[in-house]
Formats: sequence, structure tokens, C-alpha cells
Amino acid sequence: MSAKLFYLLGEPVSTAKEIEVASSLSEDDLKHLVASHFAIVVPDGISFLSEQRNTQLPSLSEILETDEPIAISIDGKRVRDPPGPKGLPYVGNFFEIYPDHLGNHQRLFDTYGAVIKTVSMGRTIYLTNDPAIAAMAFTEGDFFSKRIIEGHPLFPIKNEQAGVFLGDTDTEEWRIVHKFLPPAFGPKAVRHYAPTMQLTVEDAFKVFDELDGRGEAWNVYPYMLKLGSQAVGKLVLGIDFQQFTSVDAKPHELVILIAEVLSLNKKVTSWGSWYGSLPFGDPKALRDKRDRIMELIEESVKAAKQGGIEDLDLQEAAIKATNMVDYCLRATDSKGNKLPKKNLVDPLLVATGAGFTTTSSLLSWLIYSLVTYPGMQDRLLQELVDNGFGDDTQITAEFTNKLTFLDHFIKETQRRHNPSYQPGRTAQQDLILPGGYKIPQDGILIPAIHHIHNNPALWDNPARFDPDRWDTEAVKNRHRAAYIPFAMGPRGCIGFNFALQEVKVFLPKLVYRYRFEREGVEDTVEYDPMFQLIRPNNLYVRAERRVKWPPRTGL
Ligand code: HEM
Repeated sequence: MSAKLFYLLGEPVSTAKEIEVASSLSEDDLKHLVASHFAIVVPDGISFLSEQRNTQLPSLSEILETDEPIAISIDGKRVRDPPGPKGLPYVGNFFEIYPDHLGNHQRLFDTYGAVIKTVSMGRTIYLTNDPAIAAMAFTEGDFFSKRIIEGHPLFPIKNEQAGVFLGDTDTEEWRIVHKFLPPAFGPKAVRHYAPTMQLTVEDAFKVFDELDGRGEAWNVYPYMLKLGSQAVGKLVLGIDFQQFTSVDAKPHELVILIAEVLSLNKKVTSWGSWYGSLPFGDPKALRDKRDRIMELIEESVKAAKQGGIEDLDLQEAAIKATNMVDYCLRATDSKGNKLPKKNLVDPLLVATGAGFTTTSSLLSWLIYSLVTYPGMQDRLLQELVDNGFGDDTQITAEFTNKLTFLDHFIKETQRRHNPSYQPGRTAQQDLILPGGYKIPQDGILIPAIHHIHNNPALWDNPARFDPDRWDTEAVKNRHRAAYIPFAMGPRGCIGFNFALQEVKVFLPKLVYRYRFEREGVEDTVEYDPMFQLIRPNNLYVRAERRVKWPPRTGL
């Protein structure tokens, strides 16, 4: 055993730490040992060197022989802060990021590389478009966790009681809610929701038919918001939001409130922490609207209870429940425990909000892809016809599993236009990422979903919309974090089966009945930069009832 001094290349020699090195260690063991002292996330990238002699120390014997402090480089680099634009006084990089934060972050990645640092209105955020680093951030543990501290994108709507989505991982609330909710979103459980999903879209036909009869184009997002929330209203809360009773039916109060809260939250977080604590204006509106939402969800729980409840084991409850409120009231674990009352209302609110805001944006982008990329509608329709689809088809998971092109079309739309873009994870300690990037304790790192999905190092010609790429070996063998529309890891989306099934029911029904065409093709479709999700603001389409369908190709 001999004591050696190690320091990070790029840091002063005075920061060196003494580490006992046994002569029996392998070189890999030594890297792991040193990594544990400096919180280096990937030990493999470590090299040792003598700065004084300007020489590498590749073997254990050379390290044991030297009496000088030993420098540690990471992937051949010194450790340093991630680079980023310099910024202006007070506002920092705000005007370099907004309003087009997707385009501008792309420009910053192109300029500064795979890990960047931005400071906007006093709030520091690190972002990455590297899937390997994203996967590290999504691994809950000693390095990163979903810990929603000040500066985290979800901080103003943090809600520990909710457990999921809006709460920290290391809490009793997350553990208990994350045990009870996921079974209700498993593949088997969501299958039994397919008929309700189908009735929901069929019920909306009369509105789209009327718009067609009037020869009117319609703004896609508001209608998809109503369609997505109509399904979530029924299946999560057991409420019929009555949003397709007429062309102009208003969205339900809850739907409006949740959408407003997400807008206000994005606004409040982009203006920095000082703004969020104001007792008036947007921050106050945000707090008031949240209170009203809670009242509405509590009402739906009360209404469900009146129907009577029978305790069921988690898996059985998931398959038998008529909606998630019903599930949460019945589901009982192996020890006879139920989801505590105090953890009932908030998770249901989260499932409602997370459920429809995301799916309505995705549905809007799916329609965008239909009307923007040539040949897509024809191919989707042909696949339906070839699989015997008709007005009377009862859509099941078995049926949609046969629709490969539909699957690839949805994946490609989520790659190019995913609604979620900023899942944040918080550094648990000062740590060093591959490439030598330093992230301080409490630093917030965002795996930038859009920029990973459009990273030219991972995707061939990423700007090209090409559903067929999903058939290629390159895409099949991609890095596991190269495509993460639902994030990943323990805090990844629990509702992805629900979301995918919903769009796989809605889209065939819509494409089979209507031919979509874009209105105002000369206008650029803009996304809303002040919303928690990416949604199109001004996509107008005409949905024309089909009168002819192609013949089967006899495949
Ligand atoms: C297109 C549809 C959807 C997308 C793109 C999406 C995306 C995501 C992402 C990226 C996360 C991780 C958030 C983070 O790390 O901060 C997440 C979490 C979550 N999602 Fe989804 N989601 C979708 C649909 C749904 C649906 C339909 C539901 C429920 C009905 C749902 C419920 C949740 C919940 C409860 C969490 C939090 C899980 C936890 O905190 O442990 N999502 N979703």
C-alpha cells in the first residue's frame, strides 16, 4: 500500500487528494478507486499523467514509482465547466434561447458541443444531446436523481404529495404512488380501455363531419386538446367532459385550467426564481388555478366512491377498473394496503394533466406529419385497407400490432416532433461527466430530447421525415437512449402504453374516414415556446370525408 496524491487535470495541484494504492490492484481497479474519490461517472475514460514531466503514466507500476502528484484526465481532456454563450448582464442567455428555444439550443450544441451550460435570468441549466450522458442522468442513484429544486423546470408546480411527475424520487410519496399507479398503465390494463378510446374518437366524428360540411378548416391543437382530454377524462377520472356536443363546445374547466397552469409555469420558470415568488400577476394566478384544479379532482373522487367499491389485488384491479379513480380506490397490495387517501387526489391530477397535454400535442403533430410529408396518408390508408379495416372494425391491440407502417409513422413523428423536451435531473454531488465536464452538486442537467432525436451523429439526415428508417439496422441497433420520447429509467413515463394505444386507435379511425389537407401552406407552423410541451400554435387543416378507398393490394 502506498499513498499517492491525485488531482483532476485542469484543477490546481493544491486540490490533490491522498489515496492509498495497493500494488495488487489492476489498472481498472485503480480507475474505479480514483473515480470514487472524485465522483467521475465513467471510470473507463480516466488516464493518469505527470504534468511536471509532461508524460502519461499508463501502468500501475509507473504510478507507484512516481512521487509527484498525479493528474487525472477524462477521455484525454482536462476537467472544465461545460461551455456556453457568454450572456448579457441580468438576463444572461435569455435572448439567445427564446423564443425559438429548440432552434437556438441546436445552434448552441452545434457551436459548443454535446454538453452545454446556459444561464437565463439567473437560472443555470446544463443540457446534453449525447445519449450516453442522457442515460447517466436518467439513472437514479449517487450521481443524479429527479430532485425538483429551485431552478428545475418543474419547481413552480412541484407537488410532493403527487409522488409521480411532480415529486422527488427519494420520498415515501414517490415510492408508494409508483407502486400503485404503474399496474393501471401496463399493456394488459390499457388494452381494456381500447373500446372507450374508440367510442371517444367516433363520438367526435359528428363535429369533424360538420366542419367538413361547412367547408371549414380548423385549428388542429384546440380540437386535439379536446379529443385527448375527452379520453383521459373518461379513463382517468370517469368524467365525460362533453367537449364534442357541438363544433364550438368549450373545453371543460379542468382542461382549460391544466393547460393554463402549464403555460404559466413555463413563463414563471423562464423568468427566473425571483419572479415565481411574486404575490401577484402570473405567479399568483398559477397558485390560484392549482387550488381550483384540486377541488375539481376531489369532486370526481367523491362521485366515484358513491358507485361502491370492492377491494382487488393490483393486477386484477387494473384489468377490471372502469377508470383510474375506480382503480385507485380498489387496488390493494399483498399486505392489504391501499393508496393512502392523502396520496389519491394529487397523483390523479398528475395522471390527468400528464395524460392529455402530451397526447393532444402528439395527436396534433401526427396530423402535421400527415399533411406535411408527401405520401403518408396514402400509405397509412393502404395498410389499413390491406388489413381488412372498415367502419365497423373493433380496434384491439392485436389488430394495431399488425400495422407496422403506422408504428413507424408514429415513431418518426415522435422523433421529429416529440411533445416533451426537458426532463430535468439534479446532480447529487459535484461530479465529472465523460468528456471532462464538471457538473456541480444541485446542477440541473436536461437530456434535450429533441436534440438527441435530431443529433446527426446518431441519425442519418435527421431532418428528413422517413418512417422507413425504423426498419434499418442502424436504427434497430441505436444507443438505448438515442430515442427517448418518454424519457427512461425509474422516472420515465408510466403512461406510454396508454398514449401509444390511444394514438393507434385514433389515427386509423381518422385516416380511414377523412383525407386531411393543410390550409395556409405558405405560413410556417410555429410551436408555442411558452408552453411546457411542444405544441403547434397555428396548424390549420381541412378534414374531408372520404368517398373512395383504395383496393387491397393483396399482400
Ligand atoms: C405522447 C404522450 C406522452 C409523452 C411524450 C410523455 C412523456 C413523458 C416524459 C418525458 C416523462 C418524464 C418526465 C420527467 O422526467 O420529468 C413522463 C413521465 C410521466 N408520464 Fe408521460 N408522456 C406521455 C403520455 C402520458 C400519459 C398518457 C400518461 C397517463 C395517463 C402519462 C403519465 C406520466 C406520469 C405519471 C409520469 C411520471 C412518472 C414518475 O414520476 O415516476 N404520460 N412522461
